[in-house]
Amino acid sequence: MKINTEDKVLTDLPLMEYFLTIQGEGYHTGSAAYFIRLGGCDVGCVWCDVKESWDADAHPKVSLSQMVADAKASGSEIVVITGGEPLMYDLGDFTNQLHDAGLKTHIETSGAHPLSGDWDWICFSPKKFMAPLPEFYEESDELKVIVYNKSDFAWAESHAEKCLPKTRLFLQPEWSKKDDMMPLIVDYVKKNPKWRISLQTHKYLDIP
Ligand SMILES: C[S@@+](CC[C@H](N)C(=O)[O-])C[C@H]1O[C@@H](n2cnc3c(N)ncnc32)[C@H](O)[C@@H]1O
Ligand SMILES: Nc1nc2[nH]cc(C(=O)O)c2c(=O)[nH]1
Ligand code: SF4
Ligand SMILES: [Mg+2]
Repeated sequence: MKINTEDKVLTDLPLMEYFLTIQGEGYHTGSAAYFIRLGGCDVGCVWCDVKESWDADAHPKVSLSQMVADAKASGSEIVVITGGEPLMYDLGDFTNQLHDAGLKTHIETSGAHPLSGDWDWICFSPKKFMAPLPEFYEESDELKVIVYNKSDFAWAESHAEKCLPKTRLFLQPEWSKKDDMMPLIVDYVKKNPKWRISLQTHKYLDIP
């Protein structure tokens, strides 16, 4: 069993919500996936679409074994750990238990906290509000940059150039700015085809 940074065995985590849905964003868009949203985030993105997740104490602590059992019972092969910022916690034991149950482990992270856990897919979405750690440029399968204003294209490139060639590159409009930003994103991807567009398709579908 892995030990967390405070040398305490991590047997439970604050859980905000869990749901079986369709991955709405990025490379795995369109695939069935079971989401586990952990509570707690200190990154503070002004446009965060799940600010209710930030206060870890506002969410009940649930045992890893219970979350794994519920994930398995969902019938989904893919489990996406999100938040909040899931890497506020050492997720080594959690991913081991998910793998032992035959599940695939995906994570959504800002990269602002140390990488822990054994992941089948890492979606890295760096933020201006808290600098990411260098390890994410080598470990991520997918870089997903949120475009809130025009300056974010150059900011996205500054992260892409540090990633490995295998990393898939996505530009995703910030939801409240999408009408202004989408034409710019379309134009940018036409001229810079190493990038792909990621839309928050679950919001258009009105599913979780
Ligand atoms: C709520 S975050 C949780 C995971 C992690 N804290 C992170 O930021 O990657 C999940 C994904 O939603 C994206 N996101 C959050 N608010 C958004 C918004 N208003 N518009 C578009 N994407 C957003 C994040 O960049 C991230 O890729
Ligand atoms: N359907 C769906 N897809 C998602 N992809 C990333 C999400 C997240 O909030 O981490 C998310 C989410 O909340 N719902
Ligand atoms: S890092 Fe993720 S959860 Fe935290 S504020 Fe930013 S978008 Fe929201
Ligand atoms: Mg979301």
